[in-house]
Amino acid sequence: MTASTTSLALATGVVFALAVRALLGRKNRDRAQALPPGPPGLPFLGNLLQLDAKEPWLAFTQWKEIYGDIVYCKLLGQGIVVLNSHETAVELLDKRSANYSDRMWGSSMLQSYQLDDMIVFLPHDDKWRAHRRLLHQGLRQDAVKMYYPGQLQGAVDLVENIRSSPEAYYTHIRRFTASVILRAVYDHQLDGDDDAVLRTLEEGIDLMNRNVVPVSAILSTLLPVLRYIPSWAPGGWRNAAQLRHMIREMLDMPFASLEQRLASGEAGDCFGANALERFRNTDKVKDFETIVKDACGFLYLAGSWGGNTSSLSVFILAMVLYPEIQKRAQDEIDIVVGTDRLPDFTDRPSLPYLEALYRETLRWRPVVPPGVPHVSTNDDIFQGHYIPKGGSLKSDHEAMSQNPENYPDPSAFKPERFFDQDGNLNDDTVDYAFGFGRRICPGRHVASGSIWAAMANILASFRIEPAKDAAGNTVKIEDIGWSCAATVCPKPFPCSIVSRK
Ligand code: HEM
Repeated sequence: MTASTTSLALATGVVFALAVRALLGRKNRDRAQALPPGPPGLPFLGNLLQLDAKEPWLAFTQWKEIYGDIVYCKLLGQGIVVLNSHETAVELLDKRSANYSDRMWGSSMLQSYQLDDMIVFLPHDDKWRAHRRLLHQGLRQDAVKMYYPGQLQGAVDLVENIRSSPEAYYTHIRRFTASVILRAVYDHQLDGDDDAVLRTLEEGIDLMNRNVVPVSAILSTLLPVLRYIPSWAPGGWRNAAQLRHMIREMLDMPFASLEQRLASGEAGDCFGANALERFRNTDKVKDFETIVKDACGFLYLAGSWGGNTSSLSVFILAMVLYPEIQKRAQDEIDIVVGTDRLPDFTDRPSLPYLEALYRETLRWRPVVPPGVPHVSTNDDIFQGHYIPKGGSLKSDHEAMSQNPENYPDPSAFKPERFFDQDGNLNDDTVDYAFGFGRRICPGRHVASGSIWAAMANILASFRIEPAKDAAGNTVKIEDIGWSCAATVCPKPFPCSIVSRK
């Protein structure tokens, strides 16, 4: 053996020994440090079999009873820290947000669908900061007044659509949500039922609802071949190329139309036009056109795919189940607004019971019950528990909203819980429904305006009652199913919506 091969062998040996030591060191440290308590799991699968793949948060919330406010479990090798109380989520995700604002979405499934550039999936990096800056400027509380006219017009159209076919209320709610967000982001006014942008959006969301859900994510991670099933074959809706094409169309079509209308001077005020204008002549944001296009695209997806439709469906369900609460809100509207016009945003501060009803709708059935996971950038210690780098933290909104210490009789729908002893609205605005820290939902003020406008206009115009069957008996709806995709939503259920006039 020559001197040089000996030193090479020695160097290789040292590197190998160091690598093994580092690996063992990390493993031993993980063991030695007290991870938060949690249920024992199986090798590789971890706690996967203890979860209902469609509604995993139900197990998270049950574990709170056994293990407390902070629970550790593992799914397919990924460590998950479940934050079961508002206080723990604030401590970690808000107060230590510098360490807990990453995401773990670099999954091959997202890449194959080209969804990984969407802000919700972006890591905590410069691109995410550029998106966030844009969204903050267009969606912060004092900027969202710009969207009021579109939200009110959408609510008036919603009332007209429900009046003409009340049984299709769910379709009308979806249409309302889509029309409001298309107008807010692209100044796109729907061209009747056949609007090409709307059609592409609805088809795309339908495909995404079937694909970008926990069950599909697990299946397509374990069996990537599923993404190549031809689109015409059974299960072909998982076809990656088809979904990619659809998503591209959803993003490109309304943006191209906005650019055309900007060029011809026809575009009105909207998020996209303002963002392009703001950044066009500055060097603040690199590659700003792509950033603006992607930011618009995700707003439009989040705004129509996300929580608004689900929250309004929860509201309709609550109104069927709690007629006396519906009546109280209607009495308030009748006294404050009168019966000659529909409510608008100037009435909002004078309608405290309706405000409480809005908050209770967010609380009673949170539409994003397990939150969106935040990922830790570095190891951390919290209340004596070791939280490893790369751990995924879930803020369990279901456990927070059903906590009987904060909300006595939590399963009941009671807007009254949001008033203090003097009859004033309390400070609990149920903000946790929109997440925490640097990742908190940037669309929450827009969402609040859209949901409030729809609720106020529906209550002013209709009585929402249980449906009757052919024999005139009340149809029971307690056992309705819930659809679980990007958000959790009651499956369309029968009810009777009749004009109050
Ligand atoms: C009731 C309606 C809505 C609910 C309950 C809701 C809830 C949420 C939640 C829980 C998150 C994750 C926050 C976190 O990581 O801690 C989120 C993220 C997000 N939401 Fe919403 N949302 C709603 C409506 C909207 C609307 C209308 C828009 C657009 C106008 C929107 C845009 C976004 C965006 C862009 C993100 C990603 C933020 C990031 O990762 O930095 N959301 N939302």
